[in-house]
Amino acid sequence: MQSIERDVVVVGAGPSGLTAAHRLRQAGLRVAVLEARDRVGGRTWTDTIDGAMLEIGGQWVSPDQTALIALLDELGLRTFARYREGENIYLDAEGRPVRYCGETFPTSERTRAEMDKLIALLDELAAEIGPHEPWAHPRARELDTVSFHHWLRANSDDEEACANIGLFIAGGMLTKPAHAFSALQAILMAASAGSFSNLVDEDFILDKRVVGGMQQVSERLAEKLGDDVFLGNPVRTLHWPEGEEAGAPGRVRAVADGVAVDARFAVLAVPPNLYSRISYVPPLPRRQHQMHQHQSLGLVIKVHAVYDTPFWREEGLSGTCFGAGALVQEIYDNTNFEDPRGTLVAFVADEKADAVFELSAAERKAAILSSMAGYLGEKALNPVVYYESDWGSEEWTRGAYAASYDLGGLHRYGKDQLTPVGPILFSSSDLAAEGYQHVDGAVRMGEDTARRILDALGSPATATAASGAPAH
Ligand SMILES: Cc1cc2nc3c(=O)[nH]c(=O)nc-3n(C[C@H](O)[C@H](O)[C@H](O)COP(=O)(O)OP(=O)(O)OC[C@H]3O[C@@H](n4cnc5c(N)ncnc54)[C@H](O)[C@@H]3O)c2cc1C
Ligand SMILES: [Mg+2]
Repeated sequence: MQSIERDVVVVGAGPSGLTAAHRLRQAGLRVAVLEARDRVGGRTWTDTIDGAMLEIGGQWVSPDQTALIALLDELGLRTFARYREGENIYLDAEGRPVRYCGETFPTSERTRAEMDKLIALLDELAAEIGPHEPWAHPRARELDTVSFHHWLRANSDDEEACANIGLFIAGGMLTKPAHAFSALQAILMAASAGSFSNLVDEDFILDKRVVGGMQQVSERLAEKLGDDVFLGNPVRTLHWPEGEEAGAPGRVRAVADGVAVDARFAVLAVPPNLYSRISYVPPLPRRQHQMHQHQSLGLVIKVHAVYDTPFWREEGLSGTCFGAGALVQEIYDNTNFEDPRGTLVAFVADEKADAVFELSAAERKAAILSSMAGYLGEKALNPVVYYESDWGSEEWTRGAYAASYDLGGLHRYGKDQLTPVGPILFSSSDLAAEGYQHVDGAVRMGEDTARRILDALGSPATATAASGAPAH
């Protein structure tokens, strides 16, 4: 076992950990990043499968994600717009495909009015509560103790409207059934994207992609860090000095499979559901023991189907499809930059994912392609490349896209989720305000965490950079 000494040890080489490490290194500190997998990038993962380059994990960039956009620029990465010409498809209450243009689903006028009412209500709450401290709002407890499912139905008696609005946050974002998380958690999701209206506008939230793939953000950061990134090194044990002031430098020792790092700070840049995979010596305090049992990952299958041509475009379709009641609830054109082939990406979330995972691989593929054909016709049945992500089976993630609190957890624990434990700090997209659950939030958290450490060390490099969250 190799033993080394650094100023900061970062656990996890996803976008959050690598951003933190990079900023700390730029400020002159010595860092080591310990990564469990044999690759960097975490929940961003660009791979070539049967000759097709696919984004197995996070990929889209929206215009408000300014921390990610600035980092892309700094790393010399370019973006391109998602294809969105032509008409979208909506599956109506009877499951029939209906073509439409713009943002407005082709529902009955009554359903439309009920959807508009719910969107306005959610926009108002998101603006008033904001993404930073939803737990501190006077209505936090009230909104955190009712499920999003029941909150919607308390505010509208139109089932189609409730199902459509529910889809955007439940299957579409938190990837848990709407009865499993609170209205406050849904409001945080909306506020983190600027508003609920932004979140339901696919041309905003799913605006651009990175040419060559999102994983390059992590790969380029890791290149700069060179030998200080240790792959294949899950951290098993973290020793920390009990009784030290929270957020102040101390003595930590992170023990991975092939290397042990002694440092003054440890940054846990892993999703919150994985904190408990590490043994802490001494154990973490009561509050963290409790809190970490209430943060769990959602589940979604991201399906790629590649065709010889983007056949839907020739039929005047954008490839964008929605159907709250269908097995596949969303489809988008996911054709790569300057690729003559056409790629669709389709999503199967939460309980529907559970159901298809009970089938054989062949039955699952047939069920998913048949659901896609329900929107786009028979041509969807025969892709030349077909791939289903399986993040739930990945030991170092265990779901997709991200972690959220169970019912009542956000107002109960949220205020302590970023409080350091001695010299241990927490950094994850799943703890972010702006960019919550997104790569942008991972980058913001990484930058905030680096700033807190530099502040605590009284580094002169922070005098100009210090504008964000103060160290606790
Ligand atoms: C299918 C899918 C689609 C998504 N789509 C989008 C999208 O379109 N746009 C968007 O912005 N976001 C998207 N996301 C979310 C985005 O990928 C994440 O928010 C982001 O990757 C989180 O970064 P992170 O660094 O906080 O955590 P992660 O990316 O999860 O990185 C954590 C790292 O820690 C490592 N690790 C875990 N435990 C240990 C340990 N004990 N020791 C050492 N290392 C450990 C893991 O291997 C991993 O590399 C998507 C995610 C998924 C799964
Ligand atoms: Mg990370």
